[in-house]
Amino acid sequence: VEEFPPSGSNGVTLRCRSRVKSSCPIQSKDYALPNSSWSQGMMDLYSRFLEMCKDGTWKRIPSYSNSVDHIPGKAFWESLKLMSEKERKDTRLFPRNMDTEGVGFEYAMFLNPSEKRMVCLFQPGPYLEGPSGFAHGGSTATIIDSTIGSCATFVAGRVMTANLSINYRNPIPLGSVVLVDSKVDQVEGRKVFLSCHVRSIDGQTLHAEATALFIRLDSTKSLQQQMSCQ
Ligand SMILES: CCCCCCCCCCCCCCCC(=O)SCCNC(=O)CCNC(=O)[C@H](O)C(C)(C)COP(=O)(O)OP(=O)(O)OC[C@H]1O[C@@H](n2cnc3c(N)ncnc32)[C@H](O)[C@@H]1OP(=O)(O)O
Repeated sequence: VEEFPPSGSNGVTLRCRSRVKSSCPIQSKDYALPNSSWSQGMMDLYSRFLEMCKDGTWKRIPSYSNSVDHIPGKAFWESLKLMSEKERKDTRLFPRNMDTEGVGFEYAMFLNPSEKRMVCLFQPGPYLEGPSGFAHGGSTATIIDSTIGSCATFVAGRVMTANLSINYRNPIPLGSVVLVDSKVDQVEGRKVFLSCHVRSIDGQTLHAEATALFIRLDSTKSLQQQMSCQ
């Protein structure tokens, strides 16, 4: 699959495979790029992680409106064939289901392959309110599930959440920026055990901590396996 222009250059990545007789390239907008709703704190943290990508320690993870758009290469086209055009158009990845910037989940993920660690910079918007002025516990669970799920996807390919246990320690103010920091603790056959904590960007406030169990669904090579074959 050729991606051009290089993803992240202008926020839109064309996924097109010349050898596939499919009708036309599918435009996938990369939602994990800065936009005008990002606070200075979000921009500073994003720039800090982009800097750490320069030596390859970290990799910025693009974020599209459909799960299937995240699957690289051949598996992408296989999955696509299973989805009708209507399905593709009608479904949205839950945290990417709002088109107005800044009102819902504003986030960007970075992967540290050697540490099997995925972090997510998260700025909850006003439409995620639970207690007045603070993020709904379900929105925190969503961003934790997505971050941990993407981490598990890296080591085990297609996964499903079997168990997610969260302790909520301090509420997250809407509009603030937090760092969701997740890692793989153990892999036992199809079972992937992970943990995660959510902290304020100055590290002083622990907002939540979680453990999770994800189950690998099939033998598709995980991204980690694909990267190690390169
Ligand atoms: C670089 C990378 C970028 C990637 C960028 C990707 C971005 C693209 C978005 C991705 C991020 C989205 C992340 C959202 C992830 C969801 O939200 S998934 C949706 C929520 N989860 C579900 O709906 C799952 C529903 N449950 C199920 O489907 C099935 O129960 C499961 C989990 C698939 C397991 O069923 P199964 O395959 O039949 O396996 P089963 O034999 O039951 O269990 C296997 C083993 O796990 C154990 N187990 C199963 N469940 C449990 C449990 N709850 N507690 C303890 N043990 C359990 C069993 O005991 C068994 O253990 P052993 O006997 O083998 O020792």
